[in-house]
Amino acid sequence: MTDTLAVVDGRVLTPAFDVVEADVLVDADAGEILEVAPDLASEADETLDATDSLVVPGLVNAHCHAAMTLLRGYADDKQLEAWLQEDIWPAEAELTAEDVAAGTRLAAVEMIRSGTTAFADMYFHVGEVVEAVREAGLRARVGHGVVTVGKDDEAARDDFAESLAVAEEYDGAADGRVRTAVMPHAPHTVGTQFFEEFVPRVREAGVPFHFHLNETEVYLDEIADEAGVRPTEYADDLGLLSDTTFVAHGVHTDAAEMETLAERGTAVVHCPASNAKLNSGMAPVQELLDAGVPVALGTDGAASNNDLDLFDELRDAAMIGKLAADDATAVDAETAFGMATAGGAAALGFDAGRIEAGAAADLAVVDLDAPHLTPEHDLVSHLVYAARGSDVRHTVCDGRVLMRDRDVLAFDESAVRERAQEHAEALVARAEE
Ligand SMILES: N[C@@H](CCSC[C@H]1O[C@@H](n2cnc3c(=O)[nH]cnc32)[C@H](O)[C@@H]1O)C(=O)O
Ligand SMILES: [Zn+2]
Repeated sequence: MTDTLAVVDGRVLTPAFDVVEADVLVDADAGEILEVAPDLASEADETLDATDSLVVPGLVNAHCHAAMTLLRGYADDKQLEAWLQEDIWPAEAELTAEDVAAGTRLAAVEMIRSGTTAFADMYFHVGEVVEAVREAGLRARVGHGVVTVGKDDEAARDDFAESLAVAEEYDGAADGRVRTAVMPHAPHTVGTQFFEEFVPRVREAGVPFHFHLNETEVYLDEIADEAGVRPTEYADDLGLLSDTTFVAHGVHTDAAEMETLAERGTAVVHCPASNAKLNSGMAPVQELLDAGVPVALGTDGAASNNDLDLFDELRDAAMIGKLAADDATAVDAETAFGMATAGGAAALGFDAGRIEAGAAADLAVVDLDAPHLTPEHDLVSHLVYAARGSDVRHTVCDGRVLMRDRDVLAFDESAVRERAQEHAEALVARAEE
């Protein structure tokens, strides 16, 4: 007999954004939704109560550096280039595998608490990231970030080679919940010769790419000066763009670049809080969508956000989307919520982000019994404009309950926080020596 779970007595958000009274029956072994219909409790081995709650697809954080939770609040109120060069990269130079293990676990707890079930991670010590994802029960597309600027040729080559080796080693780990990508940091932080050498090898291996694109204007100028073209064209010429590629930011993207991204099917992961905090700019999200570019949502690392709560990001995306378009009808609530669910799942290549039979059983159950969610005119509006991550009461990923009544099951939460605090203090002390 298969092991089944039913989320019962609540309401369910359908892929068409209707809210229906139904239970969700899940095959916990296959990690798949079996049925969405009333009165399924009697068919399940285990139930999860969703009274006064809305069952939604688990949110997808499509761009993150999870272990950067250790650097949350370490360096704020600076422009990206100075922030990276003066604060973040010196601290990361001291980062150990144990630090990444501690920081990623803290990120996992934070994501589970706020209803995120899948994320993309670009960082170091990927083996530790994979182990944390496995233990947490989350789903992730992970990779080793490549930077070649400031390195000699051999070190640069080693970094790119490591990204490919890591992607091949860990793909399919954690019962298939872990997938991988090769993650060059950005077009201007990796030398052209290394792209030319490695892109064909990565394509040959069938591994996706993920990188930062058009985050700030300084980045654009560096590529324009060297290559004489816009970064999207430069990336396309190198063979980096395809429908398995997803890029972060896309803040400074012009109409021709949008056309290229749409043609290639490359998804842009919008990170509105990070873009605002680092004063990178406002991504033209509605224009990207209108041009046919797939758009997902991400937090970026906790050092530029400073939390991993995608409910914050939903609201920021809807609001900044209106300011960027100078149009209050731009990036409406359904559009924003779609980016954080189906959009994110598509960008990461997961068959998730929607509640329907056959889809991955990745769910968040939002407690509606709260003053800031009263009255009920439109629950999608509430999800985007009024709800917070702390309104999530249960989180389910791959058919397994990761949080039940706000209790994270995989980890001893206070131990995770204590360990993160210790590692963060020691890391910063080493960096400032
Ligand atoms: N192997 C590389 C590591 C790159 S990991 C990915 C990098 O992205 C950095 N990062 C975090 N947030 C942002 C952002 O908003 N824009 C650009 N880079 C970021 C992060 O600090 C990390 O150094 C090396 O040797 O440096
Ligand atoms: Zn980033």
